[in-house]
Amino acid sequence: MSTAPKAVVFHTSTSSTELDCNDDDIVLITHSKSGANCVLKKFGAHVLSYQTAAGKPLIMISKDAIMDGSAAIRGGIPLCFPQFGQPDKSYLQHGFLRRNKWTVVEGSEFDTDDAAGIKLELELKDVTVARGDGTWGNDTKLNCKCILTVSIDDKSMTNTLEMQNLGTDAFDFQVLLHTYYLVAMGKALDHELCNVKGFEGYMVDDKVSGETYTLGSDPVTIPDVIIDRVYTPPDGTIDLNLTIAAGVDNLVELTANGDVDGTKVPVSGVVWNPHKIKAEAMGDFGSDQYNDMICVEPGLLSNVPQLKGGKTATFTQVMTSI
Ligand SMILES: O=P(O)(O)OC[C@H]1O[C@@H](O)[C@H](O)[C@@H](O)[C@@H]1O
Repeated sequence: MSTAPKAVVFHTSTSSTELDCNDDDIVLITHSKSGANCVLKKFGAHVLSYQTAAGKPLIMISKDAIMDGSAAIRGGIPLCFPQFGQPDKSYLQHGFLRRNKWTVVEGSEFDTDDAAGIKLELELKDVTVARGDGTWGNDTKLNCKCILTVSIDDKSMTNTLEMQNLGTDAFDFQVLLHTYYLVAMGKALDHELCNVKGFEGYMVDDKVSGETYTLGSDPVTIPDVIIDRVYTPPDGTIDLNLTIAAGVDNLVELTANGDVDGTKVPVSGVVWNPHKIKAEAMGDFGSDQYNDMICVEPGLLSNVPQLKGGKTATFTQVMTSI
C-alpha cells in the first residue's frame, strides 16, 4: 500500500482532478498486486473514487463538490445513518456520518494478494456536526460507534458499515450507502446505455409523482425529469442483486446485504438523478453533470428492527466491474 503519494486522480465523466495527498484528510488505498485504487476522505469516511486495475473509474464526484469539511461532499459514497432523508426532523437529512471527520483505525491497513483496504471509525461522542437537538442531540443517552471498512481488488470494491450500539437503550435506525456511479461518456439519459436491472417485482415509491406501484419487467431508467424512487423488496427477497449499466462499456454488478444482531434484514434500494432543473439549483453540482451519474443506493430502510444496547448491525455493498 502506498502511504504518502504526492497526488491522486479522481473523475467526472469529462475530466479528472488531482488531489494533494499531503492533505491529512486524504486516504489512498492501492492494491499493489493489481494496481486498482481508491481515494477516501476522512471527512465523512467518504469514498471519492474507485478505479479498477483496468483503469476504469466507477464512482462519480461533482466538479463543484465542497471539499473543505464545511458541508457534505457531493458525489462519491455519502454514508447515511441513523436516517435516510429526514423522517425525524430533529436532526439533519441523511444523518451525521457524512458531515464529521472520522479516524483511521490504527493498524487496519492491509494490502495482500487478495485485496487492499482500511477501516475508519467514528464514535457519537466525537460527532460535532449535524446531531441536531432531538433524538441524537447532545442530551441523548443513545451512544454508538460506526466502523467503515473499504476493501478493493482488481475489479471490485466492498464497503461495510458496522454500527455498534455502545449504550443501554435500543434505537431505531436506517442505513444507506448513497453511491454515485459514474456514467461513462455522459450517457445517463440514454435508456439503452444507462439502466438498472434487478428491481423487478419490487414495490416502488416514486417520491416525485407520489405514485406507488409494483415494478414489472422493465429495467429502471432515468426519465425526462428528476428520478427519486425507493424500491422495497417483495416478501421473501432479502439481499439485493442488481446489474447497473453505467454508460458505454461499463457494467457493474451490485450486491448488498445487512443484518441487525445477526438477523438478516431485507435490503431496499433508491435510484436518484437530479436532472437538469435540480442540478442547476444545487450549488455544489455542475449544471450538466446529471448526464454523468446515476445514484443507486442500497439501504436498510423499512421494517428495520431496533438495535439493542451492546448489539451490532452491519451493512455491506459489493460493486464489481463486469
Ligand atoms: O442533497 P442530499 O441531501 O445529498 O440528497 C440528495 C438526494 O438523495 C436521495 O437519495 C434522496 O432520495 C433525494 O430525495 C435527495 O434529494
